[in-house]
Amino acid sequence: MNTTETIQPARRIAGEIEVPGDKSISHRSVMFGALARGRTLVTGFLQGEDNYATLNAFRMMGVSICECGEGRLEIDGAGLDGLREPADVLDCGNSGTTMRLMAGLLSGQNFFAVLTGDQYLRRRPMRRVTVPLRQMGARIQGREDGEKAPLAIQGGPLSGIAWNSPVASAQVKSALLLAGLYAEGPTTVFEPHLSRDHSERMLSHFGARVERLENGVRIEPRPDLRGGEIAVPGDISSAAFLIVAALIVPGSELLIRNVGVNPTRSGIIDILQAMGGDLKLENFRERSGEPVADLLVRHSRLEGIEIGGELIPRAIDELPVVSVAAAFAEGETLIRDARELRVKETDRIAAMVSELDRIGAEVEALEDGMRIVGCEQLAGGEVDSWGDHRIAMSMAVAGLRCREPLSIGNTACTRTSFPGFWDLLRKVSHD
Ligand SMILES: O=C(O)C1=C[C@@H](OP(=O)(O)O)[C@@H](O)[C@H](O)C1
Ligand SMILES: C=C(OP(=O)(O)O)C(=O)O
Repeated sequence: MNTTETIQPARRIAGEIEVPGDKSISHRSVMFGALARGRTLVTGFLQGEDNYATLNAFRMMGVSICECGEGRLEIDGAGLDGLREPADVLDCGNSGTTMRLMAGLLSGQNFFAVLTGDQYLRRRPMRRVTVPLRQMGARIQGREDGEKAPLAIQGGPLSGIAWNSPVASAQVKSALLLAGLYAEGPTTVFEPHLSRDHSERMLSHFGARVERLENGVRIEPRPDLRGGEIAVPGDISSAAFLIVAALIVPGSELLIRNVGVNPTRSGIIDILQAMGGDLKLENFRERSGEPVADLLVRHSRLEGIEIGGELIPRAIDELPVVSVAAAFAEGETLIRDARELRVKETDRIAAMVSELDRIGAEVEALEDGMRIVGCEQLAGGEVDSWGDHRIAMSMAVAGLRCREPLSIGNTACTRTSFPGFWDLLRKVSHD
């Protein structure tokens, strides 16, 4: 369905809100809950399409998962060897996380399964997981020698490896950790910078032996995983849109309660503070092994900065909305080392440069990032999401500080990660 949303210029962003549950942690709660023994109770589960793709895949493999209330799951863990062969293809929809993590998990099962996805996911690179998984002994077939889905996986015996991932990717790391649960001997993954560590935290929380190394992580096979309680915090990647909205609209003050602030995810806070953003963390606490805080944001005059290196994997999904903050900052912002943006749901460098340019921003695509020169106000008019949820929501934020209303085409995609986004944005926007 092709939907369009129109954003009116806002005079002020204000209120006290929560955002939906963290997408990455929600995926992992189902996966690790299904593989553990005993019952796992999940609260704050993200009711987004990506997470339902994961949930449905586990139901198709025989796991009993009760959705008993808003964001509340009761998972009866099947144990490491309790999954059953799915009778049909597993559809990962738009979710790269589902496909790559499942590829690792399925490699170690004693059955056959096929993973597919929507038109966007079937274009995304998979050799980053299929190559190391094959080295562990997995039998995986896919288009372009395992680069593109559908992927057909005949599970079987695996051997642990030490893998040097050329990209800092939590999906690659987690796929190998999942395969490593079934391997003979330990599995070690090294990465150029630390990517999000939710898998390590939740696996440890459930009793796995996960050892942190310099630039890497090692897992021992066949742990006795015990289910437990997982309270999923609000998704900082979703909060990012509201944070930038409050920073760029004069007179704004917004409190966002219960946001996950895991240091491997909180690059957006560091970036916006370095740009001069008035962003405070309050009521800091820990829930189910993950740090959580309330975020208080006030409108600020932002300044352009240079962003690259280890900050990039810590803010990878937030870079589109960082480019919006930069479009209203004083001076130039340079985003480098972010080539990964080109292989997300869309080429997010090309998409943001094209759509910001359409509303009058001074923005240039670099091979591995963007150069943006800020201004006081953009024009408004019409833009498109390119079918990518992060582009749709980033452009919505830009629309708040346009002279004229901004129509964004093709917005149904926001349901993948942020159901209720448009209503929440309108609730906090005052004209
Ligand atoms: O592991 C995860 O939950 C995710 C990892 C990141 O992808 P990469 O591992 O490809 O960097 C991120 O972009 C994605 O939204 C979620
Ligand atoms: C890239 C994303 O997710 P995935 O890789 O799971 O599709 C995202 O949510 O921005």
